[in-house]
Amino acid sequence: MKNELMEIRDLSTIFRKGDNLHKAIEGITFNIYEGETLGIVGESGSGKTTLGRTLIRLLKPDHGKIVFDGKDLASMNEKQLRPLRKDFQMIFQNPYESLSPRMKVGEIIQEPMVIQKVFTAKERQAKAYQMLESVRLPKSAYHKTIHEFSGGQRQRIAIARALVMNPKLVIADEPVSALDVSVQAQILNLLKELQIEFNLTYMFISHDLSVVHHMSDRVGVLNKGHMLELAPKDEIYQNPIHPYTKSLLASIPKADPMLRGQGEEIMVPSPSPHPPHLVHVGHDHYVAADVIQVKNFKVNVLS
Ligand SMILES: Nc1ncnc2c1ncn2[C@@H]1O[C@H](COP(=O)(O)OP(=O)(O)OP(=O)(O)O)[C@@H](O)[C@H]1O
Repeated sequence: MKNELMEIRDLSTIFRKGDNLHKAIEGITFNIYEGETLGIVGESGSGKTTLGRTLIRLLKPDHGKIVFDGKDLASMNEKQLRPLRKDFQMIFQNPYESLSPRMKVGEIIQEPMVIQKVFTAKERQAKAYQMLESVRLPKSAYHKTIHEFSGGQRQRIAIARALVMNPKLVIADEPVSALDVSVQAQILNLLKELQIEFNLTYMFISHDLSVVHHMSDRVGVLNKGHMLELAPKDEIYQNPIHPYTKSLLASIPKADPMLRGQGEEIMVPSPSPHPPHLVHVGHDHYVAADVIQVKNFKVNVLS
């Protein structure tokens, strides 16, 4: 029996530039289950980062609900959100940019506890050392600054900082894209080990379908701000239904035979002007309704 961690309903986030409105995500509905890794794939600009940032209220949505622990995060103000902030963390693509070059690693890891005003100085120090151990860095890292570390080590520091408050949901936004291929697997495997150790739920955002395959239990496909398909990993990779998902899979380099698509040219329908409803087609597999109508599936609308 899967427990829901978060229910997302009809979520939209719009950016405004002068008179121009840009719907970065629109009409998105899905659940996140405790302990899972939900992969989110899509091309650059499809809204992956906006979705992640909106879920943990780094952005305020223009419409919809984000239900967490019985409360709707979407309608909360900053003061109401403050006590919940510890439950959400984000790991960013670029550890070079996300960590302060002036602070010692020990201070970087302690910062979330300082912001939340929890624990004594001694307890915070002990927790920082514990986190260094959890991310497999030596104790000596504590007094160094980040310029003394490689990209992979810096991402370990960023992970230590993200996990020190025992968050419930971690948004990992392209966490290995900026790293050498040789260290990507180490960081991915570390994230997997920490997920068990810290009882974490991940939303794992990536444009790299092989990486998402390695990490995820379920995968959601975003295109132009709409969720077009959502299903368990094997369903998405072996039985994709939406033409857009098929085209994404077909673009995986042939060197990876496990994942490669059929290589055929697939016509992707132009996106409908309205956000598509996801409909259930069996096996926990949801697809945008505009495609399903063509295929004559017996459908149940996800609501
Ligand atoms: N702060 C912002 N102000 C205005 N437009 C924005 C802002 N952030 C994102 N956008 C626009 O919203 C759309 C979705 O961007 P987003 O970064 O969420 O996509 P993405 O799928 O994460 O892309 P990438 O893989 O390149 O990071 C893009 O068209 C982007 O230009």
